[in-house]
Amino acid sequence: MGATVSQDDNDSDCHTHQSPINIWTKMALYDPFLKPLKIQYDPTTSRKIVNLGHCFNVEFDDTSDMSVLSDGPLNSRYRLRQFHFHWGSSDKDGSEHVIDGNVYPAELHIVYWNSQKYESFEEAAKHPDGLAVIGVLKLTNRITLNLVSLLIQGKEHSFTKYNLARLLPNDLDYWTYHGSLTTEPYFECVTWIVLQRAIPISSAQLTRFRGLLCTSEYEKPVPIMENHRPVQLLHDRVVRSSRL
Ligand SMILES: NS(=O)(=O)c1cccc(F)c1
Ligand SMILES: [Zn+2]
Repeated sequence: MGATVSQDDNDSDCHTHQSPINIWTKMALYDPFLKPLKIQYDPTTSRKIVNLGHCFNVEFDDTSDMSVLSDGPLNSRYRLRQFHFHWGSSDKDGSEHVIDGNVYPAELHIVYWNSQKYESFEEAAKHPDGLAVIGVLKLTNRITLNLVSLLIQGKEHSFTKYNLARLLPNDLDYWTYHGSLTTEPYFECVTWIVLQRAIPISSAQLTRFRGLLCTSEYEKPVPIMENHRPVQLLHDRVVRSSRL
């Protein structure tokens, strides 16, 4: 006897905190108790830039709390792990978060994990307060100049002494909500912190992104034309804003 799926079963669907989302800024709730983000960064923690096939990561040494994110909407100290980008097949799309229906050409994700409560990134990703990801739209030339050496999947390249501050705007006001990873396995473990200041990105830089290949050197070259997930339903969530 097959189980009948009732409306309740749908309501109890456990995937109701998915990301990305469309942020309707007029619906965001100003929360005066939200603190400013505290971003501490040591440029000696950057290690390498690697083509993962669906995107490229700049990876950091996360064996100690040298580059950390705290305060903001967070109740713990989160350790910097990696940052990566999402982009589209044209300059008309590419970002994952959408602001009042507006899509941006690319989105940077700076990924941190809760090193105060958990022993590792992998462990933290199994918990709702495990990760914090800063979403921001900006790019500096040094990254794109390095992409030529990452052409094929699996390629990696030393990338040291990178100053993360170059990726961030001065204005760190943000929207925050609870969501998920935007790629497999979509764990609902992310406190999203989407910066309200979007920084322009050049078409030439985006073209270099699309020049990355998701194939290995012995396969027919296939470029990573796009890697952004569609927006997901908000369900019962409220987006809070750090600014009135
Ligand atoms: N795109 S994202 O949600 O920032 C993400 C996906 C997978 C792993 C990870 F550490 C971060
Ligand atoms: Zn991402």
